[in-house]
Amino acid sequence: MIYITRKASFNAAHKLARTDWDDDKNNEVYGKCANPNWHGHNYWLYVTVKGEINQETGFLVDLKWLKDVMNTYVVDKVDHKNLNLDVDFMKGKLASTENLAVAVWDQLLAPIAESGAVLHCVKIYETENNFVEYFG
Ligand SMILES: Nc1nc2c(c(=O)[nH]1)N=C([C@H](O)[C@H](O)COP(=O)(O)OP(=O)(O)OP(=O)(O)O)CN2
Repeated sequence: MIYITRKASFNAAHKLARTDWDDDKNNEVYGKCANPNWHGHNYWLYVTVKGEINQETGFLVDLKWLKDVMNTYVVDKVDHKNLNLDVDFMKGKLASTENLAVAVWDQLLAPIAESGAVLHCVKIYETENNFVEYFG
C-alpha cells in the first residue's frame, strides 16, 4: 500500500453564522468569524490517495490526473468564491473547515474511486495555524 498526495490552493470568503441565530448569538459563538460582511482565507487543500503501484507505469495514480480531478470537482468551484453563497456543495452547511473537509471528501470520493485508487485523506488548512483532516 502506498500513499500519494497532491496540494492545491484557493482563496475564498465566508462567515461562520447560523441563519437560525441572531447576530448576538452568532457573535457570542463565532466571534470575529461571524462578521456579517464576510472575511477571507487563503486555503490549502491536500488530497491523499492510497493503493498499489502499477508495475507497468510505476504510478499509483498520475499526479496530473489527480490535479485535474481536484480542480474540476473542488478548486474551480471554490476559488475566488463565497463559500456561503456561491458553492453548490456547501449550500445549507455552516462554512467551517470541518464541514468544508467533509464536503470536499464527498465531491472527490466517486471520481477518485473510478481510477481504481482509494481516497485516504482530505486535509484543509484554513490558516497557517488551523487545519482539519478527514478520513471518511
Ligand atoms: N473548529 C473550528 N474553529 C474555528 C474555525 C473552524 O473552521 N473550525 N474557523 C475559525 C475562523 O474562520 C478562522 O479560521 C480563525 O481565524 P484566525 O483566528 O485569524 O486564525 P489563526 O488561529 O490562524 O490566527 P491567530 O492569529 O493565531 O489567532 C475560527 N474557529
